[in-house]
Amino acid sequence: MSLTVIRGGLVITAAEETPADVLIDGGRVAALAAHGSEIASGWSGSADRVIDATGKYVIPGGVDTHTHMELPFGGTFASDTFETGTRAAAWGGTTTIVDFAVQTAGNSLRAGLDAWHAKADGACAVDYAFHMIMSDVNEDTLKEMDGLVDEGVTSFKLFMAYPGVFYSDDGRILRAMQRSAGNGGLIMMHAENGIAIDVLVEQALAEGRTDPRHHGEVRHALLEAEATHRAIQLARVAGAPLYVVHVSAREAVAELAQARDLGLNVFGETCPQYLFLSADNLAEPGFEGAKYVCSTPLRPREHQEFLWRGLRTNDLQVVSTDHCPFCFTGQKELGRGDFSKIPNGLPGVEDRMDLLHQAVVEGRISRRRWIEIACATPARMFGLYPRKGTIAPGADADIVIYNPDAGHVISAETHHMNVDYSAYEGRTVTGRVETVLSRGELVIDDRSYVGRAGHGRYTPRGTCQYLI
Ligand SMILES: NC(=O)NCCC(=O)O
Ligand SMILES: [Zn+2]
Ligand SMILES: [Zn+2]
Repeated sequence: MSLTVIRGGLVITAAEETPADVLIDGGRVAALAAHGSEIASGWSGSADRVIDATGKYVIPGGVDTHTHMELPFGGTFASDTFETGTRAAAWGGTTTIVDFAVQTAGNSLRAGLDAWHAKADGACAVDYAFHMIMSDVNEDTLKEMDGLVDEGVTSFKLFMAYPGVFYSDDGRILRAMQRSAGNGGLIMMHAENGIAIDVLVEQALAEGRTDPRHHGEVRHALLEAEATHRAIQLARVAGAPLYVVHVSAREAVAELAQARDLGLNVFGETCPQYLFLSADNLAEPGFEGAKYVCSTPLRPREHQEFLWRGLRTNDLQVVSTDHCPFCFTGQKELGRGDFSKIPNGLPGVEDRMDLLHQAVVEGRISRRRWIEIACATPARMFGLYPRKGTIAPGADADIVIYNPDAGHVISAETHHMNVDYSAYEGRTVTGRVETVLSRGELVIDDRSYVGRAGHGRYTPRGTCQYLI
């Protein structure tokens, strides 16, 4: 087994900031010791590799618990494969993704999961796991949930949106929640009232309101709040925990805060796009707004402050990307003249750690909170902790050397995601990933990619470790 020492950096976890050297033995963190201590000095002499992190942060690899590589949607597929998407994740300091395997109506959960394993197997640069999207809750799939939890697929996404595609009605949602209350699974909810939204879509199109900005208008904030409220009440009735994905509306944050004030196991995730972008982007001239079409939609700018506050008060616990890229040319363009045909989703797996560090630079969150919402809590929420999400003896040596002073400009010209635009084009951020290790192996070495497809391993998960 080879020994690596990361020397001279500031180790930041969700719990503490420690000037320490880190010893890696094979794929795991073996020990931490103070800079210059006798123990640490001894390591450098016997190590196979010494990485100098003086003046840098040494942080756990990011854990992005919401990605959609190769997702079929709107007559096309998300443009990142597991190979390109996990490579881009590594470039951005993320060393674990949890992607959504999709059950298609009429087929089993198993068939969906097998299909996702086939896409990812041998392709990934960093470790990966799966949630399961349930499109068809029935007696058979309810039974299948138990087996999936046992084998490490411990979370199930249901949709109150997209009637005719992924949508589940309240009865099906209640039944899946009841099942998860018994088997330890966590229900993840896409909370938007899709039935009402479809009425508004139809009306908008009939009135000739076909531009991308109308996507945001018909997906009204109150219809996100209503669905969030309903999901919470259904989860209470079922006695099940609930995780609401991609929260964007201030009114939805208020629903989550109210539930948490009652002491309920209700959790919320938001995404960088809702923190840094707004409905103004959807209204960009011509068809440019299509680049920003996702659901839940980007909201008017004033919602952002409520999301940041939710992250500070822990009414929102996780920032994931909902990485679901579609190229502008040939994919987003499918919705010219009809916003409802624009494939929903934004790229971002490479940008999340930097954008959240920018929030640290701007004083919105602390350094430890950055690591908590991007690494530790996602790992805890989805049963990966402490193997992932922290730097501690026994943890996987998924480690990022982060230069907090190196500024760079986010651009499609330089990013590594397989998509022809950046949602953050031209934005300057302070901070940059320099070196990335995944289970002790270099993936990014001083801004050079040295990883390989197939290094990333499938990682079965335990159940939620964040319950009150
Ligand atoms: N979010 C989005 O617009 N696309 C991905 C699918 C989903 O998460 O609902
Ligand atoms: Zn969703
Ligand atoms: Zn998603």
